[in-house]
Amino acid sequence: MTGNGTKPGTLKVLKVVVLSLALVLLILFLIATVRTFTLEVNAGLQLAQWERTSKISPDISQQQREKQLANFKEAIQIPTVSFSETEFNLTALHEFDKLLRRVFPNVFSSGLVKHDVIANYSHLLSVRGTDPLLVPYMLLAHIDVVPANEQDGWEAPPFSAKEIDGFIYGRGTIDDKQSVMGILQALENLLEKGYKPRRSFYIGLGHDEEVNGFNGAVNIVAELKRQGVQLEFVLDEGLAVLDGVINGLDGPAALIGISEKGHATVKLSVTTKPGHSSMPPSESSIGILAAAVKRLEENPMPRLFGEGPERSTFEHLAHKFGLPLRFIMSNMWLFSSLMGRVMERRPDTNAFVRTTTAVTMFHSGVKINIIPSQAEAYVNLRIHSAQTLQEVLDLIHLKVADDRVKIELKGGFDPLPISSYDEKSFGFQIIKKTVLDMFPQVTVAPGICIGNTDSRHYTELTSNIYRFAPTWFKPGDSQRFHGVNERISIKNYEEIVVFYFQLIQNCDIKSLPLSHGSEHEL
Ligand SMILES: CC/C=C\C/C=C\C/C=C\C/C=C\C/C=C\C/C=C\CCC(=O)O
Ligand SMILES: N[C@@H](Cc1ccccc1)C(=O)O
Ligand SMILES: [Zn+2]
Ligand SMILES: [Zn+2]
Repeated sequence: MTGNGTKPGTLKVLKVVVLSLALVLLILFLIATVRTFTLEVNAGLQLAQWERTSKISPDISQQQREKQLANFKEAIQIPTVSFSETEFNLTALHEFDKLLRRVFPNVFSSGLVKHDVIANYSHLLSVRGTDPLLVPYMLLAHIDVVPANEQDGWEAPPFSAKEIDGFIYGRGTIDDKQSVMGILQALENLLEKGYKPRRSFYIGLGHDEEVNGFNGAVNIVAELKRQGVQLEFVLDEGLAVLDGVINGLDGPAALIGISEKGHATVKLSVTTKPGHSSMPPSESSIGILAAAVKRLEENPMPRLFGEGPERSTFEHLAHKFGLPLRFIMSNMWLFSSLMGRVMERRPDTNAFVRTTTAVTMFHSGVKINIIPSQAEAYVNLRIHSAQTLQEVLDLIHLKVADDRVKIELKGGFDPLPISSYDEKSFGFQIIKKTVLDMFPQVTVAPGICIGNTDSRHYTELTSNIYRFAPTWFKPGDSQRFHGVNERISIKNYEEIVVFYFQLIQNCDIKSLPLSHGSEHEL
């Protein structure tokens, strides 16, 4: 056969291949289009069918509003910093305890509320309902905050709670004192108005969440287990109302965390012989370790977008996008890998695409003329729902691929189980209803929490763990988390109090509306 021209037979085959390819594409396109316009994933419960248990109005006087804000500011001004698993600001934690008792007198004196101090600085409140047959629920928040340094560029000192343009600035304003104070203020206001819950509930306030919760949350759970408590659901911090944060989405989205990423902290170290820097070996411990770290950064963990609950997020939000995005998001089966490629370009959206790899500490060297014998680095990974801790460790070994680099797992856990979010899911639907009653313009969807929370210690008490507070996030706000200029608007803080106030009352329904097939009393 000569090279000049294709044989007629080959041409025929080629034509058939091209034609059938086009046909397959057309069919795929048609299926995708039909799916786009038939998919009704966001159908919610009809709000009108709910038993109305929120009888007490959340309205308060101007004077009470001022008192409420003053309480919140005081909470921000106490630097309850967790520095490490062994280093806390104990003076501040003690102050905080005194603040709570002083500003929430009804909570701490009510005959309906039992108060236990756990591990010296954490709190467990048990609120007794009138109907012992209803399974109790639990609200969580944490008292501690991460350190903050004014020199990093804060517009107001991080523990000042200074008010600028309607915002309160300070460490803890969105992580997580808005919920600590919001929950207790809501209960305080309810008790003041004579509220008696039908369904019992618990409030758990940990003091060491930012350093794992091994003292607070772990011991609160141990105490509840000792009492034989099982919970209908748990609501902790995590996701938020995203407003203008998701590109192309029409209107704000309230993402309720139904799971959270797993975690691994890995120590890499290299040991070589020390010696005089005038006779260096060709590779130093620093060089070997730096190369290993670079290999980890250059070879990110696999793209898994669409293989975890983030898929549901977009399927729930799809109808709120314009075309062509609506088409793409309704057809994740076809487009998830394309979406993963787009989302991985920004750090905040990349977090939803894969297990992330962050090199957070690197230490080596003691003197300019000594060959360093030791180099060590810490890598902090957040594990995508479709992967396990073990799989991630295996991949780290493959990527480092150097026996001279010692790899040690310092701590970690698998991604958390996925909580239910269907129409029969009591906790999810209560949270959703409470959000929609307050913010009808919001679309509610399940989401994945990319940080870790105290709620992960609660898996033996319930399989329904949700991570959400109605904190409003606008573009750029995600950098305020553990960053500079953490802040919340005064209006938003007031909304958070109302959210818990209404949520507590909404939980008093015996069961979800019957038309949705949930006949059982929960
Ligand atoms: C699927 C959504 C697509 C795009 C979203 C883009 C950006 C997300 C922005 C904000 C996410 C919300 C919260 C901040 C992240 C982590 C906080 C979670 C737990 C906190 C635990 C802690 O440190 O105490
Ligand atoms: N909640 C913090 C601290 C933490 C890290 C890892 C595990 C547990 C807690 C975070 O997600 O960053
Ligand atoms: Zn937090
Ligand atoms: Zn935090």
